[in-house]
Amino acid sequence: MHKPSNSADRQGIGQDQFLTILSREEALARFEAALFPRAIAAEERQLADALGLALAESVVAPIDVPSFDRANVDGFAVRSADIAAASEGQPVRLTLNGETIACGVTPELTVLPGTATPISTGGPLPRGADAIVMVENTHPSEGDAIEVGRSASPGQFVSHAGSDIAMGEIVLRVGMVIGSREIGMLAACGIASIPVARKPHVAVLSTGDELVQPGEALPSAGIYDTNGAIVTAAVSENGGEAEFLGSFPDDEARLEAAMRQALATHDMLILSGGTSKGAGDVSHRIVARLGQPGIIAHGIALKPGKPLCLAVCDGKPIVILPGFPTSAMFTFHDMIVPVLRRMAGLPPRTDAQVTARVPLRIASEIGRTEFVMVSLVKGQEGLVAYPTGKGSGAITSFAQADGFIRIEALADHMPAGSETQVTLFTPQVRVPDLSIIGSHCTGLDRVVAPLVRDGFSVRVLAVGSLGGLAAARRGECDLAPIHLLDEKTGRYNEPFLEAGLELVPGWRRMQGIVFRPGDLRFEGLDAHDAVRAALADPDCLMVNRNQGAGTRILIDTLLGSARPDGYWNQPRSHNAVAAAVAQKRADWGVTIAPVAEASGLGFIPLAEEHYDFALVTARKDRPAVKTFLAALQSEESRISLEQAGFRRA
Ligand SMILES: Nc1nc2c(c(=O)[nH]1)N[C@H]1C(S)=C(S)[C@@H](COP(=O)(O)OP(=O)(O)OC[C@H]3O[C@@H](n4cnc5c(N)ncnc54)[C@H](O)[C@@H]3O)O[C@H]1N2
Ligand code: MOO
Repeated sequence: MHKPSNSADRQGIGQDQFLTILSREEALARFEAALFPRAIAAEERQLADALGLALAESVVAPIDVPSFDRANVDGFAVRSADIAAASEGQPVRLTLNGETIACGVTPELTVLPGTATPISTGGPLPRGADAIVMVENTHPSEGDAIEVGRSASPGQFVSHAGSDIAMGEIVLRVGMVIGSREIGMLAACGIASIPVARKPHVAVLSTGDELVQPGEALPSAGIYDTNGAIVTAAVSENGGEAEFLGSFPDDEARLEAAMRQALATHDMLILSGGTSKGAGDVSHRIVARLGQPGIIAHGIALKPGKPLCLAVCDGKPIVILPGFPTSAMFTFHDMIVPVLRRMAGLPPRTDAQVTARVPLRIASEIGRTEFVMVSLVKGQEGLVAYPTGKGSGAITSFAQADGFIRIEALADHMPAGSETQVTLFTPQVRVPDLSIIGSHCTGLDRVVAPLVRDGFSVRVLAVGSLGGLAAARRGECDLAPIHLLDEKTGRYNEPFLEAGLELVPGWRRMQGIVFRPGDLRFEGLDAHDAVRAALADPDCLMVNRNQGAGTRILIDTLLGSARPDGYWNQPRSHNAVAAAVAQKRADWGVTIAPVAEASGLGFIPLAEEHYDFALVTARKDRPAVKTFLAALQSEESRISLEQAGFRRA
């Protein structure tokens, strides 16, 4: 959200961005062409300080490892030809030479035919010997000799010089990331320090008048700066050294000063916000002045991420990510990470892919390649990819997703049931032990907590009661939490069950009228009088609920044929109703008691809502399901639910 700087801007006049919308591929190609090839800045690091960095040059082995022929067992160095005919029945007698070769001891005597030299594991093979016999296959014999009861092939129990690493061989290739195993190879070669790519120094700035840093109090209309923290961490995850410079209001002079200073001391600048059509969006105008060639792409046929701005100023990349957190993170992941890793000398990231089916039709905008964040659950015939569905403005769309699917620019939707590739955010699929898909309730978190503590992975997808029932019908979840009121019978949930599903009672949530404490139109009245008082006052504004919500049926019953002001404001959640009343965008509405209490609102009880579970019968014997059902019945859950304002059924 950006302040218009004058009235002409307020009309959107003078917007000069998005003149040419490039395809994602074209934008990335132009950005990379303007940045690469470039020499990777390298520095010499001691092994211990090189962990996680990329090798700037390939390393050639300066020595053979081992550097001598080495015994692999405790025993005797022999000439294999001497004992070719040896057996337990007809042992061969060998005289012992007058030295014992321990680790680190250089042999002095030659093993002549008919002799053997005692040697320890790790000792250098003496001249003349070509094999080792284990001490277990020998017997001491009179007069400093042994009897060998078994033959040996040449080279038996010997590691020859250079057999591990040969001198001149490339031990590690340029671009490899130094981990403990690589450090082991280098140490074996006696290498103490290596040339590594210097981490690119990346400055991260957030822009927007509304931004507040975590830890500070949130003013009304304020937003916590999400992008600053997540981009800073993601830069570090991808080989950069990030410095977060804070959030800046949309003040062109201040922002320009900060950007110029950051550019002088960093290799890359990443901003977020203020890159779309907002008239007060200033950062791209500043970028255009910071160096050559300047803006490479502003406006990309990509969703999320259309307003992404890519620039190169005198060799340094400057990126303005969209303000919406999921747009910011997705474009960072998709378009900036490849460039950052290349600057850090790292190889391209390899993202794992799996095949999954989409359970519902996913609409898409023609003309933009659309990436849809998805969560994976296990269905009857393999993986099912559920769109996380909260849109680009939500952090959870990206942060709680397992990966994403791609819908091509020319398609306006992906049909339900399509098989598609899911690019994962993690190296492997994390299929949950327990899948709960349906309506979400904070009470659910309390019942699930002990399962998670016991090591079960639990996935809860909030898709509403009807979405949950559909998922249960398709066998995509174990349980669907629902709170559906059947208008005809006045009964909750049970009338909605189909074959293959059974009802597990959950808990009750008291619904009631909420108002701001001290509002005398409601204070001290019962529900019907309160509604009468609200309807009598033309200035009294209500907040409704969406069609299909059980609470909506309750509200319609209360209102009868009345349609007071605010009736068409129909948010989809209990929390949104409470927020509207608490923030004076409405004066009354209907929500559940725990939510009213958390928002500090007055509450007039009306009726209990039943929050139960549709259990997929075919899945009821799974260990995680059994554990959940036991947890639901436990005393721990009863107490925890009560503390949160719910009454177990
Ligand atoms: N008329 C049009 N409006 C919009 C368009 C468009 O093409 N025409 N594009 C939309 C798209 S797509 C996106 S994505 C957003 C991004 O816009 P901006 O990059 O200019 O971002 P802002 O307007 O500054 O902020 C959008 C939104 O994100 C919040 N935000 C910003 N920075 C942060 C941050 N660091 N942490 C958390 N949240 C942040 C900000 O408060 C806004 O709510 O524009 C659409 N509009
Ligand atoms: O591109 Mo915006 O990022 O669609 O949400």
